[in-house]
Amino acid sequence: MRARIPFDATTPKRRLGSVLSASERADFAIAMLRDVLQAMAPTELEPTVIATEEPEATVSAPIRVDDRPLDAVVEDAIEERTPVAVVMADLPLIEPESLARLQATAGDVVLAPGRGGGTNAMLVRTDSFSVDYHGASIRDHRRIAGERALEVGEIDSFRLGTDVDEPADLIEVLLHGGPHSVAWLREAGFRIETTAGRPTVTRVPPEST
Ligand SMILES: Nc1nc2c(ncn2[C@@H]2O[C@H](COP(=O)(O)OP(=O)(O)OP(=O)(O)O)[C@@H](O)[C@H]2O)c(=O)[nH]1
Ligand SMILES: C[C@H](OP(=O)(O)O)C(=O)O
Repeated sequence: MRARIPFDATTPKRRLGSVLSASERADFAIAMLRDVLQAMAPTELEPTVIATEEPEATVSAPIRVDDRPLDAVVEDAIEERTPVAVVMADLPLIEPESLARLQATAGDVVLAPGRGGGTNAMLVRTDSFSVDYHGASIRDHRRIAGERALEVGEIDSFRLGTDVDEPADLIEVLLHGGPHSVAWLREAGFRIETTAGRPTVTRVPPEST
């Protein structure tokens, strides 16, 4: 089954701007993408990355450059042929089993909600579905499917539901993430701090790592 992985290669992960420079965000976004592709490798999903521009780094999947907005590129994927899986590139916790659940769940449309209201992954089995990302998109996708009398499946998954948008998400990566993302964060000096109360993430200067 085809899988499309939308990837903002132009201004990735702006919401991490308080802890990462622009070049670091680009590198970290690639590391997360590599974890998504590594999780996909043992499955029957066949990924193509739909990138806003050619990434500087290489990844283990074909890249199609399309600088149109997210909705347009995903609509194209649906119109091109169904079934199609759409998996976001900022899900470094996913494992092959998470993707197997996506494929094994019944429904004309299977949605994997993200924390904060996004739609981190979906499996679309009918071209009568359309998408409306950003701004609590899970609510919009449920509405669109309902309006078109489509059967909706949903996946309650910590690993599919954890997308990395904000600095507070980095602890989940350090604790549960894939090898590329964890290695990148640790190499950049990020550590888990457990001295007081709830664990947090700190960044130690390079000379002390
Ligand atoms: N091809 C494509 N992918 C996109 C676009 N916008 C976001 N994405 C990807 O969709 C996924 C979820 O989007 P966001 O969480 O908003 O990612 P982002 O835009 O890098 O993050 P912010 O800059 O913080 O909004 C990420 O993997 C992005 O790389 C787009 O316009 N085109
Ligand atoms: C693309 C968008 O990601 P978020 O901005 O919610 O992380 C969404 O899932 O609708």
